[in-house]
Amino acid sequence: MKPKIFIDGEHGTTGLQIRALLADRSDIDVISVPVERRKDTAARADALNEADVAILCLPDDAAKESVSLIANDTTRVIDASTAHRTAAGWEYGFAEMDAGQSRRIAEAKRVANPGCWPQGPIATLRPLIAGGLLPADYPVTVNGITGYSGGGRPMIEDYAAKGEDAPEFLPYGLTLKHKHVPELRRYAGLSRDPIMQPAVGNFAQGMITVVPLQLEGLPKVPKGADLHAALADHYAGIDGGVVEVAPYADSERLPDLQPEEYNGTNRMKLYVFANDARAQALLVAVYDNLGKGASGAAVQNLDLMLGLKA
Ligand SMILES: NC(=O)C1=CN([C@@H]2O[C@H](COP(=O)(O)OP(=O)(O)OC[C@H]3O[C@@H](n4cnc5c(N)ncnc54)[C@H](OP(=O)(O)O)[C@@H]3O)[C@@H](O)[C@H]2O)C=CC1
Ligand SMILES: CC(=O)N[C@@H](CCC(=O)OP(=O)(O)O)C(=O)O
Repeated sequence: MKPKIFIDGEHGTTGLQIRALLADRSDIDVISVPVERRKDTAARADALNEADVAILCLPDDAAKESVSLIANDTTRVIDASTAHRTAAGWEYGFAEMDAGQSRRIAEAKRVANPGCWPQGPIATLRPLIAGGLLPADYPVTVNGITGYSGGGRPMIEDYAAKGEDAPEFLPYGLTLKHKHVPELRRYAGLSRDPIMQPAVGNFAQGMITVVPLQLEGLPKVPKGADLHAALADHYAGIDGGVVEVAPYADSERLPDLQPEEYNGTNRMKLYVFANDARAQALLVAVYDNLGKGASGAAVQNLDLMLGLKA
């Protein structure tokens, strides 16, 4: 029997993308609730309990409700919302974050799919902190830009309505309460809250995260090449080819360094830039906010959990 998959919230931005990614798969059965019944609790409960894996693409409260509607021991869950990312009993669905994480996801009953913003900074910071090149109490700031699809249907409609009049670059999260701070802190291995300073651009999809580092004053100041070698070593030991570390290069720009570079893929590319004389460095990640940042990661986690294509 093929595993049954139910995407709760299948008509929203993330749900539609996951449906599209699964459309040609003959190794699974996707079960569905008609669009007009998408908020019908009884219909969702039936599908949730019939599914081998339920993928929740819902606002946080609705995702919590979905979990509470599961009345059996067999339905496994991948939650794309923020609701369970630091909750007890949930595995964090970033398979490359350390060598054992893909196995932990494969064995989990409950997987919290990461937020789009934290994945790039976790990908760069975690190996450096774990390897002792940066202290856990380093005062991290994350800058970056994402396409407006990151804001879901309301933001997509708003940008579509404004067209050329929409702002090209709009910083947000200005009250420093971004919802991704707890997961970023936990899974990067930080002992204090990072500053998240995101921006949204007038393009649909794709993102870049940048973590600037002032290294002066650290007990042992790492050179750019040390930071790069630590990342290259970490990802050389991780299966899958999803996260790639670009060669260390002393260049002002790279031709492929644009937010949309990996759209439609599950890939992420990491860069280290540095000025050793100033003891300064930049950790950069490029990926698709709807790919590795959302739907691509969810499908990767689904495959790991079902032992398919893993
Ligand atoms: N967009 C992105 O880049 C990412 C989003 N996420 C997360 O994924 C989740 C979904 O986001 P996104 O796809 O962008 O959101 P959307 O607003 O595009 O889609 C959400 C879907 O859920 C439906 N819905 C809302 N409330 C309920 C409910 N109570 N019961 C059943 N269905 C409901 C909505 O219907 P209706 O439109 O009619 O209200 C819509 O179809 C969120 O938690 C978000 O934080 C995660 C990673 C990235
Ligand atoms: C542009 C925009 O508003 N982006 C969203 C993040 C979307 C995302 O991927 O995060 P979740 O999975 O946690 O929803 C934000 O910054 O809150």
